[in-house]
Amino acid sequence: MHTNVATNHTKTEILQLLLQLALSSGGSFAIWRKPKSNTVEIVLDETANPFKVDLSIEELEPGFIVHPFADQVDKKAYFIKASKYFSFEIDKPIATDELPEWAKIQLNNQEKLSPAEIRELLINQTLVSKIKTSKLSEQKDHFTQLVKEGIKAIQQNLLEKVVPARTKTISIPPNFNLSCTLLKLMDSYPNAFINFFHLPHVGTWIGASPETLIETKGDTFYTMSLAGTQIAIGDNPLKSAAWTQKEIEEQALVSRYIVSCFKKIRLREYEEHGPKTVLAGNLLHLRSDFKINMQETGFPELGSIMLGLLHPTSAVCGMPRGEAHDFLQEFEGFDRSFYSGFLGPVNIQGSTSIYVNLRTASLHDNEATLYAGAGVTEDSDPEKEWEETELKCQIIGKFIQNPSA
Ligand SMILES: C=C(O[C@H]1C=CC=C(C(=O)O)[C@@H]1O)C(=O)O
Repeated sequence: MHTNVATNHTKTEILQLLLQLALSSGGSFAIWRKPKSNTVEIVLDETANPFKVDLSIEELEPGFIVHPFADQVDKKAYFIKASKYFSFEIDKPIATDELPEWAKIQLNNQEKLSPAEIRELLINQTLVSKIKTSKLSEQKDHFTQLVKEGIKAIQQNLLEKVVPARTKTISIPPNFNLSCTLLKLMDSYPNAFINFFHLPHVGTWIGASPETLIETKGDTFYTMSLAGTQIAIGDNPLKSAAWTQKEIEEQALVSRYIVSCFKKIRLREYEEHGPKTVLAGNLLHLRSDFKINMQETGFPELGSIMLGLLHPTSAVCGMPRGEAHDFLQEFEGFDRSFYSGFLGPVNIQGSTSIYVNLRTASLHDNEATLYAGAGVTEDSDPEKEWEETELKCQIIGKFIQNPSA
């Protein structure tokens, strides 16, 4: 007798199945989990060539946007259309019946790949997207010199703040298991935006961002200013953290920048809360929150407007923005690619949540390139800024090298 028993799948099995489907589809896809959420979401667009869109986000169909740090000549961003969308709760087993039809069909027709085979598939897909970082951007001497140049420019009143960055390349170990790494990141960093995206021939990135660039839901617009870094120590790091003048000023500059954007568009009514100490992995930052009612203030398209004005914020570039950008172009010596750009779901389930692409790594061939920067003010110590970037690199790096870290 044939009984129709629903098979339950664990979150690891589901994620493995989705990764196998998406990686073998030849298309673009993104998988993410928003901060403080238990929902894992995926969008998949099987079109072979990555697609680009204008930044008028209110007009976009549901999907996932990805923009590099640098302004684009065409003023466009990559966009993964939600041709296929699925979400599941991380803390509940999923029955085969609950899978969307497209996943069920594949599940029945395809042989299930092992984690090692999925790793192989990933590596084959990323062979071509090797990011051109220079050897210089990996070197401590180069970075500390960059910080010194930044301090000099600040002392000469050319800049108020600048955020130089560096890279660190590690090998992807033979036992690397992408679904385990993603689940471990979700478990370890509940306050972060955990993300993975693959754009064929463009890039494959994994990250755990602590910084929202813009969020819109219903009539509410939200953004934050995040800066200042120290290691979280002790039983109650949020309560016991003390901040120096340097860090307070560094974060205040980011807040002032946001307020100056509001002023530019004559938006006068906003709520500002903070700064308060927040946890991001094992690091602490200072954060202020800004909220606006888009309907009451008469700015229904505030999402797009602020996206245009805010990026790149002084948390990733510096102040004044143009001068800091030119300084980085001249002295940083490498292409930041998607690091410190922005990414996130657009118009999905009635909301848009776009994050700054921080605590992130690009996967290519057998290697991962980690990216991190540090806010430099007049009182910066180059050695300490280097150590800060080491800590920031570890946030993702440790789970690529050893998922059970
Ligand atoms: C530029 C980065 O972090 C920014 C966000 C929070 C704190 C920062 C800082 O303390 O320097 C940076 O402004 C990065 O993680 O690469």
